[in-house]
Amino acid sequence: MTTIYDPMNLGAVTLKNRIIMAPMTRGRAGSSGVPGELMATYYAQRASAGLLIAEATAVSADGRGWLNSPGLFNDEQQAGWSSVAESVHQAGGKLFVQLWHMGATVHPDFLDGDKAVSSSAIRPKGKHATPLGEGRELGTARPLSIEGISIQVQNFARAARRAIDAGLDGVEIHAANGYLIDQFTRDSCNLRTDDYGGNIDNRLRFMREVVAAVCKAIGADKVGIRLSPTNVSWGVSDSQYQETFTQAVKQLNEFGLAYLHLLEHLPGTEKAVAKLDYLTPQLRKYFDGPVLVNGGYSPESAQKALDSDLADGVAFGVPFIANPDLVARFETGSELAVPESQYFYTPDSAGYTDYESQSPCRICI
Ligand SMILES: Cc1cc2nc3c(=O)[nH]c(=O)nc-3n(C[C@H](O)[C@H](O)[C@H](O)COP(=O)(O)O)c2cc1C
Repeated sequence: MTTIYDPMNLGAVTLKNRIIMAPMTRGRAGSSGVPGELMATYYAQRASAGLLIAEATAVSADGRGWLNSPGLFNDEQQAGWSSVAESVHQAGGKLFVQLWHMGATVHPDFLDGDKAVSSSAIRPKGKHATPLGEGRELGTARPLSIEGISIQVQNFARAARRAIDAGLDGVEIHAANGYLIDQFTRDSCNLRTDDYGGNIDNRLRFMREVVAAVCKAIGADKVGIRLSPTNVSWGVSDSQYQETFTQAVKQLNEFGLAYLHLLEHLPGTEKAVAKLDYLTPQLRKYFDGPVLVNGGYSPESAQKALDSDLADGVAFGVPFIANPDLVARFETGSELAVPESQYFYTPDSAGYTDYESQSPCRICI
């Protein structure tokens, strides 16, 4: 029987266990988006995970709309990521970085007052902290031109190249949670009438082009992708979500990706999606490669996911924040520390690198 503590292969990388750290934006990269020593320490502290998927990282300046979030579109940012990769590798870990463009959820304050870009002229539900203040209402985006789409596709590919040049093990394409790729995928926000909108195949075109360009840049065996078929972040939804995401997964098979990462809360654990069908079992069935699942898992439910062949590995988000030694705590059945959410996005070490490790991890030495 395979356990969550057993090694696994994800494309080009071999993981020492199947406990993966989910990508989590923490806002410690300063106004320039350059990862520094603090981030290197944070990720190295958690290197006993089979794989660390570092937080959403902007592929271009116009895709970065989260205060102090990292980027990977200039040399300084690449150098910063290089020191993070070095620290993680020295600590025996493996590191992917999640690549995003926030699309319509970038507040104009980040763009000198310009409109954000998206699939269409949409206005996401929600507010953002910006350099000009807290809780600023988002504006209406402008649709990308055909040329603009192709520039964004290349931005993903270039950022992926930078990640590998910086010494990371791979990248995860962020196609989830209502950001730019998802703004093309779902029909509540893609109102286009050209080849990038309308039917499901057209709405998936942007995702396919990004995946193809990133795979060409660094090799499909270093590329994962994250989807959140039933997540309603920023008010996105899809009237055909079962079919849309089934098609998405089938189309992704063409690329031979390292993994598919599904963020979908276990039934009953998340109110917002309670009325939607739980798609993970079906999507797992259609995807030819390794599947990672995430959303409210415990070590027990994670083991059950492997036993029932729902997944090959399980990602944990919040539990990793206050438990840098999460793998060891799971293994020994130790109590988990509870994170303080007021520090999720604050700029310094408090609630970030100051959580204690109780014991060394037996299986990761
Ligand atoms: C502080 C915080 C930041 C997050 N940032 C990201 C992110 O950058 N990219 C992403 O895809 N999901 C992000 N998420 C979602 C997590 O990756 C994960 O899906 C979620 O926490 C559910 O998993 P869990 O129940 O194990 O915590 C974030 C969640 C939290 C709590």
